[in-house]
Amino acid sequence: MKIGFIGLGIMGKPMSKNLVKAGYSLVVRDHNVSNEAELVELGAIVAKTPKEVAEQVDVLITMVPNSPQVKEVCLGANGIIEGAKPGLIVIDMSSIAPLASREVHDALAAKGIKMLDAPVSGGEPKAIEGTLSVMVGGDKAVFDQCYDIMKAMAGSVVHTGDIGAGNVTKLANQVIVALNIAAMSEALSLATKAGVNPELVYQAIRGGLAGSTVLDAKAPMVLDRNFKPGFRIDLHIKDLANALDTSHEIGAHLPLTAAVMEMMQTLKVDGQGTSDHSALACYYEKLAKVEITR
Ligand SMILES: NC(=O)c1ccc[n+]([C@@H]2O[C@H](COP(=O)([O-])OP(=O)(O)OC[C@H]3O[C@@H](n4cnc5c(N)ncnc54)[C@H](O)[C@@H]3O)[C@@H](O)[C@H]2O)c1
Ligand SMILES: O=C(O)[C@H](O)CO
Repeated sequence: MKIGFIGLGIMGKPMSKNLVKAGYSLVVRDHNVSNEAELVELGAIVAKTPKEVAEQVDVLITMVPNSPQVKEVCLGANGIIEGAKPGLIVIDMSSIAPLASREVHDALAAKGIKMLDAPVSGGEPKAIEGTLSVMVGGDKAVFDQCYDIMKAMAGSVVHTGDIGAGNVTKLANQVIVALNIAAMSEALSLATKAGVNPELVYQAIRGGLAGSTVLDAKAPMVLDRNFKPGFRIDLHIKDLANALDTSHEIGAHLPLTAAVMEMMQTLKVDGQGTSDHSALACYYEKLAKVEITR
């Protein structure tokens, strides 16, 4: 089966490599053509536009930053909608606004193209290992048809509801991750300011109730002063903005998310938008005048 893959960035590149490893033939495309080279070495064909990708494949995965890019790739000039063969399935694995997923789904459906929204969690390390968590919205029969493709990149693939439910699930994930990083930063700045070694605090608590996947992934990055992304603050701001917009649309309340959003915005203004989201610790360090390090 031929699969298209559009968006070969930090996540898309290792995800598409895992599809090649699983035996699928790929047609790829990225705005930044230098991102295509490693896939070409593995035998992938390059197409010049999303339309050209769609003309050649049965299933097409998109992994781009946000809703405007998904709309452009799917519905824009030379977009997927212009090149799709009958029966094409689009799996959008980007993290975007649930409302945008529904809009793109409906526009594609009007042309007979099926779509799932299937964002992921686990970051670059799990994308490389092929152990991502995939959260999927859309028609259950289409989900069943695409399960093996998504499983080739993932440890778990869970259908959470109709179209848009994948991205609602991802917004919930992003709220939990952001608040966990803030809690970790707040706690480690307290310990450091109190004169207790934050590395020892981390080692002491990681096996207790405060332990978490986020703590184990992000505390070592802070302690090593390694803020190379991973997942950029800019992209997490995008997700929290989508969460806050969605909460306003439906009448949910996200006061803690709003507070962490404000902290991330402050870091972006300070020039740290392209740092890993673990750099949220720097917000606390600046206020407490400490450095959380080994
Ligand atoms: N980095 C992570 O840890 C992580 C984890 C889970 C989910 N995500 C989500 O996955 C998505 C991708 O994230 P990423 O970290 O790989 O970002 P990235 O910026 O590294 O990659 C995005 C890629 O999309 C390409 N692109 C953008 N617009 C395009 C277009 N119109 N046509 C073709 N290519 C286009 C860019 O050139 C880039 O290579 C985002 O929605 C992000 O929120 C990221
Ligand atoms: O869950 C994740 O992988 C990170 O929060 C980035 O989306």
